[in-house]
Amino acid sequence: MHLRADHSVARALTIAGSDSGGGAGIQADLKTFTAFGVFGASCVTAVTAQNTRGVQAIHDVPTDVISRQMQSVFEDIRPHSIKVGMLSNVATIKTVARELQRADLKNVVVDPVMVAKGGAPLLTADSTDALLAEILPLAAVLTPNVPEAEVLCNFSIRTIEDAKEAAIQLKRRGPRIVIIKGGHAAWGDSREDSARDLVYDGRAFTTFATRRVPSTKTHGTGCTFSSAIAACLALEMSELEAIGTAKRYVYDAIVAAAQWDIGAGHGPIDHTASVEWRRGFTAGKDYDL
Ligand SMILES: Nc1ncnc2c1ncn2[C@@H]1O[C@H](COP(=O)(O)OP(=O)(O)OP(=O)(O)O)[C@@H](O)[C@H]1O
Ligand SMILES: Cc1ncc(CO)c(N)n1
Repeated sequence: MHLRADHSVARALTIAGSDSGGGAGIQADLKTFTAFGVFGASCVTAVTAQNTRGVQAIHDVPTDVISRQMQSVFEDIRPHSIKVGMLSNVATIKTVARELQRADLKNVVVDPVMVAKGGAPLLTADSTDALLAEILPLAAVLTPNVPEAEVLCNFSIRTIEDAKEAAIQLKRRGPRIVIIKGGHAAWGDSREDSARDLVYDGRAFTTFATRRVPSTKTHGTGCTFSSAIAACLALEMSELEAIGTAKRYVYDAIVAAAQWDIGAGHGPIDHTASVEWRRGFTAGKDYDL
């Protein structure tokens, strides 16, 4: 366990869907919190029957049960940071937004989850406006991948300039920091074999970049990245330090997963892997480890 400056135990909450396969969603988030020595609490928004091959079923948790989970955690555990993942539909978005507003927490990391790696939808198509209006204003850090940023901004992103424009538009919706993740994209003006994330804080752009690991074992990278940022915020890191540390943790977990074989499809990353996460990546440098 890791302590904060006031000697309290760092505590984080994940509000997300359950992945029965264990690689993404709530399961990835709690494993990540534990890897950082942060105590993890959870609010399950949906139960998915899922494995490395795809999503076989989804059951949305009733909104009154979502509210109650959040209230129970806020009343007693009092998290220092929150990660928000799969929100399923408009009713869930409104419920989570209402409870977040009441809790009034500063360190909310929002991963606007829309589609699983195999292509299964995890959010209804009519939810975009509710996400923009109700959730983005509450975010400290927003972490869309390129396809998610395209849906939120309603234009296509092909170059780093497009991504900058998307970040500017999303920043106007309220988050303190917007990260457009490059896991899916080969930015027009950068190396095709890099995984380059664009970060915008309203004043300047920077990037965090590593080599792109040639691996199919990347199920849960997005969930892990956002929950690692939340863990680092609970540990009182600055936002940029938290992002660089999370990037390093995900990178190490992807590399380590080459050693194992779990499932026949997009395998999970290895959450136990990183020994170096306390020395995070620095903005503006390219890492080729
Ligand atoms: N093959 C890879 N090699 C190195 N880094 C990667 C790779 N794939 C993704 N990343 C990094 O992992 C982090 C998560 O990004 P990614 O784009 O995979 O999220 P995502 O698409 O939301 O994931 P998910 O499909 O799990 O929802 C980012 O920092 C990204 O750059
Ligand atoms: C429950 C859940 N949340 C998020 C993702 C995105 O990877 C997933 N596959 N499953």
